[in-house]
Amino acid sequence: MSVSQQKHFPVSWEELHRTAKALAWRLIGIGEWKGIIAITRGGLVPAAIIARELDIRLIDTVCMASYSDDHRPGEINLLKGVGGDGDGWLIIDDLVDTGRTAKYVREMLPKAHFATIYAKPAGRPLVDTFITEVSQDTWIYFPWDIEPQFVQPIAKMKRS
Ligand SMILES: O=P(O)(O)OC[C@H]1O[C@H](OP(=O)(O)OP(=O)(O)O)[C@H](O)[C@@H]1O
Ligand SMILES: Nc1nc2[nH]cnc2c(=O)[nH]1
Ligand SMILES: [Mg+2]
Repeated sequence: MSVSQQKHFPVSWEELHRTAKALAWRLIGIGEWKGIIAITRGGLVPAAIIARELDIRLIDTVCMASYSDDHRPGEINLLKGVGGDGDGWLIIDDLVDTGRTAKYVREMLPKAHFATIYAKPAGRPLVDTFITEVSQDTWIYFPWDIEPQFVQPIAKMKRS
């Protein structure tokens, strides 16, 4: 799907904070964690919020990249992994889309609990816990991807 065909879902810092806290509430009811594994880069800010809420100070990273700037998934590029099978660890990412990243990480760390803030339908079966579902044709813009800018009034946009 091209960028222009996608719906846009911009997320503010406040909304991200609120939804990450909702995820923390869900996770605290599930169990105790040895620590958090954040999937870079998108999982870093959600992991920081959840670590604060769950009083977790041990945080590791799996560093990977797959999407290009035009929103197309490319080769999964693993820059740094972690040892072990993930037993007792909580994996945090910002979202699952196709589920490819989650599948890759789950194969590396099969015993970890995988949680995201957002999930699209294709990735949903690969997440243990998430908060908000968005449609597959939606692109989520995180606060670090965007900044406020002027937009034309609706009436003016309709005329042009
Ligand atoms: O379910 P998938 O189709 O695999 O997509 C989800 C992944 O895509 C994004 O990461 P990306 O690789 O773009 O890098 P980033 O975290 O640095 O933004 C997002 O943060 C997830 O990790
Ligand atoms: N920011 C962002 N990254 C993604 N990676 C895969 N899907 C998405 C998305 O909807 N938004
Ligand atoms: Mg990512």
